[in-house]
Amino acid sequence: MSYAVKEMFFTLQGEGAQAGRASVFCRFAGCNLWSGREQDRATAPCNFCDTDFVGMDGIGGGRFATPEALAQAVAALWPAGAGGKPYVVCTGGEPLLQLDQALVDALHGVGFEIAVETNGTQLPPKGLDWICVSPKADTEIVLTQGDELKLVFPQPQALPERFEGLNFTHFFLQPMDSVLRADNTRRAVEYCMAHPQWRLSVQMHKVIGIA
Ligand SMILES: C[S@@+](CC[C@H](N)C(=O)[O-])C[C@H]1O[C@@H](n2cnc3c(N)ncnc32)[C@H](O)[C@@H]1O
Ligand SMILES: Nc1nc2[nH]cc(C(=O)O)c2c(=O)[nH]1
Ligand code: SF4
Ligand SMILES: [Mg+2]
Repeated sequence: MSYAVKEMFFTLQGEGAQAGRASVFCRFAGCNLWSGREQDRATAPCNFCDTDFVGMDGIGGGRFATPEALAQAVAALWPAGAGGKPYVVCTGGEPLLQLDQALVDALHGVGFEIAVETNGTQLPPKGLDWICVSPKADTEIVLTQGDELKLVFPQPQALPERFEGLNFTHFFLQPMDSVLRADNTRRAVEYCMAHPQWRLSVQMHKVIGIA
């Protein structure tokens, strides 16, 4: 199958337990929880999205006909001669609508560790190296284990207590970015201090002004 990619860029992971790590971001186009159109936002299952994932018109975006072609494009963004383990974060939109076993194998084939940022409503292919699930209120997650569970906070219909028993290594609250971000951050800090199983994930890239 071919792959529709909104944009691809090299930056630092800004969120969660891998924050600060050099990463190629591969943002797949499309999502199952929102069309991406503003007129649909209020009625979508996920209504606070901070990302444009519509189309293939971003930097490094396009349609890739084969897994090998996409893997080559990812690898080309990793700086030549840099040490460290090459790392790609597959995000979107919802990456698990497109990330299949052939692409996992092709990305491993060019030497990358593969991370995914997913809403948890789709099952993943085998062999992913880092799974971050970010559940959304009013959806049922089918992916109930992984490396980190990163809950955007607050979501009145998705309280942290609902997820605290799932099989993840790390549990993060990430303040919802909106006009209420400062207040959401204060509330997330309070929650983490009262419930130390949870740690705070500040969207570092927004604070320091990188992609
Ligand atoms: C744009 S989503 C793409 C991946 C996948 N669809 C998902 O929701 O996990 C990437 C990350 O940004 C988070 N996110 C989206 N909108 C946000 C907002 N307004 N404030 C804070 N985090 C947000 C998501 O929960 C997810 O962890
Ligand atoms: N720097 C940076 N870190 C991120 N972590 C998750 C992101 C995403 O949009 O999935 C993201 C992003 O868009 N930029
Ligand atoms: S599930 Fe992820 S990509 Fe889809 S609308 Fe929500 S935050 Fe955005
Ligand atoms: Mg983002």
